[in-house]
Amino acid sequence: MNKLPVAEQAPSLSFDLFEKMKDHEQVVFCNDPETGLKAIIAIHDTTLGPALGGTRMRQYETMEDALEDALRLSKGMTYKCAAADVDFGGGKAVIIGDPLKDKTPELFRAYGQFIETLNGRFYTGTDMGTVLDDFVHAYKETNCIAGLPEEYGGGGETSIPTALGVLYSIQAVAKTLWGHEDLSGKKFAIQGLGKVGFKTAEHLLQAGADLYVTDVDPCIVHVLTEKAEEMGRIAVSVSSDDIYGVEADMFVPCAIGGIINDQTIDQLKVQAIVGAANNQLLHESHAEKLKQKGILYAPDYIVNGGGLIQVADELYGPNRKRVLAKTEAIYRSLLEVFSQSDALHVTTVEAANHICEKRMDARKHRNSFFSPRKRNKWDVRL
Ligand SMILES: NC(=O)C1=CN([C@@H]2O[C@H](COP(=O)(O)OP(=O)(O)OC[C@H]3O[C@@H](n4cnc5c(N)ncnc54)[C@H](O)[C@@H]3O)[C@@H](O)[C@H]2O)C=CC1
Ligand SMILES: O=C(O)CCC(=O)C(=O)O
Repeated sequence: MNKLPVAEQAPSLSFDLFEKMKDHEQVVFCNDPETGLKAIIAIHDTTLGPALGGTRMRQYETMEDALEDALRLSKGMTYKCAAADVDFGGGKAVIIGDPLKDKTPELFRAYGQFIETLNGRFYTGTDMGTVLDDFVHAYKETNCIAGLPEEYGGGGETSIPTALGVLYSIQAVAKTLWGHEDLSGKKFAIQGLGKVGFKTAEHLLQAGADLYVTDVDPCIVHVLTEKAEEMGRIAVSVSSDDIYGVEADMFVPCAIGGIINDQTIDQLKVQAIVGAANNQLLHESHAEKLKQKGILYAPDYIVNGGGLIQVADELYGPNRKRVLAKTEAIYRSLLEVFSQSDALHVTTVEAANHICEKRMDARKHRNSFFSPRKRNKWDVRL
């Protein structure tokens, strides 16, 4: 075979792309210079159904960081879908840009067009840095949007069930640690007061808890501390660096991933970690380190499944009551993970992964049955 002259060979990257995505089915790079859209869609595994996962908008320092985020987040979605028992696989996307400055309707329409080219392999909605209205623009170009505002026939804000799922998870952890779910007088350290973190903080204040809070946006911290005061509770504002070392009962990460690592574990003084942020552990091995330190870790993809439950359910037609009932199952799922982790002497992450992998394996065989016509499982009337 003729070899290409060196000058005509594909330029090399500073990392091996195929090695990086070796667990993934597909990665799509979307580029539209006219609108400035630069996005990466990562599809991890479609064993259970088409990929589903929100779209994050963030100003990444490097392309490699953006790719890494999309790959890690989409893998998490595969497990989250299996844990929540929905007929979707794992996917996720990132848009590279500043959510405060770079958003335009045209950018989201261009993004919708790229999603449409995937012909139903990828469904998406909000994540960090994006809001429901962004996807109203994308919806003009593709039907594969899950997580529309109620006035567009969608289920509305996903952070509502997500924050409720975090509360149920905190109650499950309280029951495991203390034998009861009463949170009054307990202290929680919350990182990130965005769509999910703020609502979680409100639930905890209503339950009689006191808070340490941090966010890169000082205005939102001020709103929360005022709210706590009105409710006769205490919310202490701390710096981004100090949140890890406060003396609280539980740490509730609701912002970025990778925040549980060697440096932060050394600082933690909490009994448990239960939060909405995706990919909280820098590496899965940090689950073992937490176990050794006696900190109960509630696996993130179980705790934060409420949003997924809502968007997956939305395709049957929106129904908040049904979504909230399904979200309650997160409490029982977590207790099952804790009990398996105890019984098998493994970390809570290993126990959760094992439950999900067994479920995917069982479903894989069912999906291979002959069917005269393939249809998506939520298209119940087709
Ligand atoms: N929105 C949802 O329904 C779901 C969200 N998640 C995850 O939960 C986390 C939060 O999501 P949302 O609330 O939707 O995002 P958001 O964008 O509404 O809020 C994130 C908040 O974190 C703050 N933040 C960013 N970096 C920070 C840092 N280093 N320290 C402190 N605060 C920081 C931001 O200023 C913002 O207020 C993300 O990891 C997301 O992937 C997971 C499942 C569903
Ligand atoms: O919001 C969505 O579109 C699905 C849920 C999701 O992305 C997540 O749970 O991280």
